[in-house]
Amino acid sequence: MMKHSIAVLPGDGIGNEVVPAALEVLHTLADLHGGVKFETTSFPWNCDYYLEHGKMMPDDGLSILKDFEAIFLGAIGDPSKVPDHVSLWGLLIKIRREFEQVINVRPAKLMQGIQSPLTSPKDFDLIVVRENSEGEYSEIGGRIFRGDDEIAIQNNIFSRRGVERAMRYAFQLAQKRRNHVTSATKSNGIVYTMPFWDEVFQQVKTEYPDVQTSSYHIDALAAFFVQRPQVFDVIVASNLFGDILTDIGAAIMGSIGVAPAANINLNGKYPSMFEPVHGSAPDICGRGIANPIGQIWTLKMMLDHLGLDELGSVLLDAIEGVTNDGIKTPDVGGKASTQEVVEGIIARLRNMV
Ligand SMILES: NC(=O)c1ccc[n+]([C@@H]2O[C@H](COP(=O)([O-])OP(=O)(O)OC[C@H]3O[C@@H](n4cnc5c(N)ncnc54)[C@H](O)[C@@H]3O)[C@@H](O)[C@H]2O)c1
Ligand SMILES: O=C(O)C[C@@H](O)C(=O)O
Ligand SMILES: [K+]
Ligand SMILES: [Mn+2]
Repeated sequence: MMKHSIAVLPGDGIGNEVVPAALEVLHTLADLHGGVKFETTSFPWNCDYYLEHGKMMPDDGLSILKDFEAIFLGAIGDPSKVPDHVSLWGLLIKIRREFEQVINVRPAKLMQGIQSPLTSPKDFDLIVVRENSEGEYSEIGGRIFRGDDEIAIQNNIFSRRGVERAMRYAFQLAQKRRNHVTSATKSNGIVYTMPFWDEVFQQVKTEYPDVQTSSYHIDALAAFFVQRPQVFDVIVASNLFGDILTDIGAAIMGSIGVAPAANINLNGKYPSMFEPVHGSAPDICGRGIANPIGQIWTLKMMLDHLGLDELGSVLLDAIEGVTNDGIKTPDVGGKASTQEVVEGIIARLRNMV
């Protein structure tokens, strides 16, 4: 019996609805498979924990998480309780940074049975590789004065090591797919970091002569995601550009509620973390209608990462079977509850595995 130890962080808001939903699917998969077991341990670290303890996780939180094979997270943030920058940097971004999860992989594709808001969507299937450790997300800067004279400064950090790493990951991913990498730049307006980004892209691409490349300014690229997403294979983007592009990727799929993501540690020193693109959705929390597909597709990415690709593929087929059958939550035009979608997926899996 293969055992996998998974730390579970449901987090805030609908994280507490979609994570338990996905765990039901995970344990069903294990039962059906027979040769694999997932030992899941849940930690209640979120904004309520902050209100009680003055921090998002205990001081030894990271050393507790370090020993797990993977982390499965829902969403962090409840601005009615804790300012977003405090909650995100106190847990989500802290884990991404400290565990050197330097790459954020975010696929988007036209899903069977889900209506895209695009009027005539072609069959797009793309992956954004988001640099996940530096860029526009830096702690370098500060604020001085108050009132009319107030000044806020935040520096962008682009290291050769970080940029090359993200680009090489993108090229290697493209080699397993359709051999095309698009770089998201903005070197017309951002005069130091983005010309540097472009230079590194030109250098790295020489290492992968079999891979075709293109490069667009992020504003044009955002528009192309809407106009012709089908032309893209792998897109490599800085932390902020990747963040924004992946909400567009989610939107053209039909809902941010279906978009998955993986924060990947490449050096094997720490666990990787799997969490959907969406946040805690305070506007729909507590109603049992959150779309669990983003979290369950994220589970597929975790299974792939653990070497259980076969289970991962079956799971994605089951998800699309259910959307095809019209068992869908309201965000994608259906009437089903979170639980009904989960039951639909589980019923399909029972016929498939
Ligand atoms: N990685 C993360 O943990 C993460 C990601 C994004 C936002 N956040 C945090 O979440 C909170 C809310 O942020 P936001 O409103 O900007 O983004 P959000 O993703 O939580 O919600 C945006 C919109 O999408 C809808 N939505 C999101 N997930 C859905 C799902 N599974 N099913 C159906 N509808 C869904 C919401 O109802 C809302 O209308 C903030 O505190 C923010 O900082 C956290
Ligand atoms: O990285 C962020 O800014 C948090 C959230 O928006 C995300 O996409 O994970
Ligand atoms: K999330
Ligand atoms: Mn985001």
